[in-house]
Amino acid sequence: MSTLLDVKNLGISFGGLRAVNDFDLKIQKEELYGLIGPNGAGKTTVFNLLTGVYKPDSGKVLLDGKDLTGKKNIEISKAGIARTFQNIRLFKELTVLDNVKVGLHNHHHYSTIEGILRLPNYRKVEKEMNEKAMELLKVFDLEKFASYKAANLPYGQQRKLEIARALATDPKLLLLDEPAAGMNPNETGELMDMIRFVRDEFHMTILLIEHDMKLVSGICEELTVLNFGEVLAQGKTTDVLNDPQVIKAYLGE
Ligand SMILES: Nc1ncnc2c1ncn2[C@@H]1O[C@H](COP(=O)(O)OP(=O)(O)OP(=O)(O)O)[C@@H](O)[C@H]1O
Repeated sequence: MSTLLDVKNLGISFGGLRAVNDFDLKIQKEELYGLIGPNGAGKTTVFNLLTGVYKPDSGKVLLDGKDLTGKKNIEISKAGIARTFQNIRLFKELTVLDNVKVGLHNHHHYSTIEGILRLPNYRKVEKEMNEKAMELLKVFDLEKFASYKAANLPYGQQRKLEIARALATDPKLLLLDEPAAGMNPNETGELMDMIRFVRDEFHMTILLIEHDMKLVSGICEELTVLNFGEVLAQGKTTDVLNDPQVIKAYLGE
């Protein structure tokens, strides 16, 4: 096993509030890792720090040994971190297929002139992108909805589409922010199978924020618990979930 994500001493304050403090995290390649904790503990802020939405005021973020600390969102995306959001952020007026193609644009290029004039390189790249996007949709059982407007998909399918779009950027690390939010138990069960499938088939490393403890205990191999912006516990899932401090601060709520 080798380390993919290495975060040391990460921190940020908003005015007088220390939202994340002295945060350390190591994730191995192809690991399924969970970040849990009470509301307002700082979990989404950690994602925002890892993806360049916020600049940390202390600490370091290394991805595969590359220093991404303080880099812009677009540079971090190119370096290989992709994410989904707590509140789904799809291009609702675009088709399901086009939503995935937006993700693919990170890697496929044609010039503006080639695009406007529909030159051969544009047509070749478009064809490749359509094929790749359809392959990704198949993985998520969404190919039959390819021509639907994203807004017309049921909620659970929209969440899947967000994951497909994030994967289209060909990331090394996939961050999922509450992927099971708003799902019923059946949908959550399917989602768990799908996350495992993505890890196994794409050899993906996944860090997820989740409140659904069935999902967390069912698929995460390691956990970090945040509380008031600080790491309360870290380690193997069963050890962390049996830690009396974690039960008191979070699970016993
Ligand atoms: N841009 C910001 N400006 C000011 N305060 C912020 C900002 N972003 C986050 N915070 C504060 O930082 C703290 C951590 O918020 P964060 O959203 O990271 O928590 P969370 O653990 O993701 O919570 P939840 O489980 O409810 O999503 C909260 O007190 C929040 O109000």
